[in-house]
Amino acid sequence: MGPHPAVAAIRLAVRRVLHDILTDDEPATPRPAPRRTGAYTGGHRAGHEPPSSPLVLVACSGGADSMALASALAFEAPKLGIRAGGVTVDHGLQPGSDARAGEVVLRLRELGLDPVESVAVRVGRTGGPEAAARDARYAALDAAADHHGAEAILLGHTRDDQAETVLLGLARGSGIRSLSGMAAVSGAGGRYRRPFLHLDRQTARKACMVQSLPVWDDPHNADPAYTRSRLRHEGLPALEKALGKGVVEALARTAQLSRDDADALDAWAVQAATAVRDATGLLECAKLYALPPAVRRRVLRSAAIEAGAPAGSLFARHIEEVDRLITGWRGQGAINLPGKVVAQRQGGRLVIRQG
Ligand SMILES: Nc1ncnc2c1ncn2[C@@H]1O[C@H](COP(=O)(O)OP(=O)(O)OP(=O)(O)O)[C@@H](O)[C@H]1O
Repeated sequence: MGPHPAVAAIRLAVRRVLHDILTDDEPATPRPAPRRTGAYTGGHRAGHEPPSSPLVLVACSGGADSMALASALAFEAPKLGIRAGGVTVDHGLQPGSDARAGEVVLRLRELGLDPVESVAVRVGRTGGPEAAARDARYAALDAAADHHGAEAILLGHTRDDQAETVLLGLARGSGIRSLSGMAAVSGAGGRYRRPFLHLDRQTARKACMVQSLPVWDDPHNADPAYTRSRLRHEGLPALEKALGKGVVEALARTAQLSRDDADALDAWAVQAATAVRDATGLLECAKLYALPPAVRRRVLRSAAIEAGAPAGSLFARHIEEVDRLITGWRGQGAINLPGKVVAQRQGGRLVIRQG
């Protein structure tokens, strides 16, 4: 008898991604032999694979999604000659979080992963609490991947997470880049992979259940103080009640369509950014005016970032103001942007530079 359908589904999802990783031309990071220093905490399979075989890490919180992911990685990786390891990040935000991280390490080792590491991080205060924890987590995962020379890091985001991301973007009035949610491949050199982006959360949970994998339910996920938690427990169920089942799937489809559109517009904007410059490299207002607004806004945004405006602080309202120098010109003064960048119209040219 074959595995339970939920287990078969998670394994297939991981197998596909591992196959992609193996057939990628460029490795995300060089492949040194595994080191046994510092935070490295090797398990019982040490030395099982030749040191030069590629290593793939799973980022595991101990929750159902990433535990299911870890189990599928442990099952599929050896068949492809890949070493499978794991990292759990201790955000230090709850009492006893270090003990929980220790437990996750044990569970990952029991699955046969090696190396397995727990990394404690200090969560900063920039942005909201969720954003600060995320920044600290990704920095720690990047460092762990560099330390171990890992080819890729697998994340357990599901189709439900994707639907939530799209809804959050819609509610903020974001553009299609934001509505395109999370990419299946992201990060420097494409090191982050999300094999479960097309699977629902229930499948991951079921796979853990039938494999008797203990999972940890993060109390933050049920805490109504967090926007995402309210969306998960109140917003999406209400939408499904009003619009019928299939909302999550439809939102995930919106994400994919938006991603394709956003990619096409970005590519158009890259070409346009060259075409609208004069011989000295300044932006020509008449040529900018002739561009479709979606392309023009992208050109202006890239020009502001090139001039030194931090991408994370550059919002739609900033770009709209700069855009009005082109489409609603009535002699306005200079526009101040984040990062001390100034946008100013000088004759028929738009000058964006650090002031
Ligand atoms: N503390 C952590 N340590 C390592 N990886 C993490 C941690 N928290 C989240 N991740 C990674 O990010 C993914 C998304 O996490 P998030 O908390 O947003 O979603 P989730 O649906 O609650 O996932 P999970 O059920 O795995 O906790 C996880 O599946 C995991 O791969």
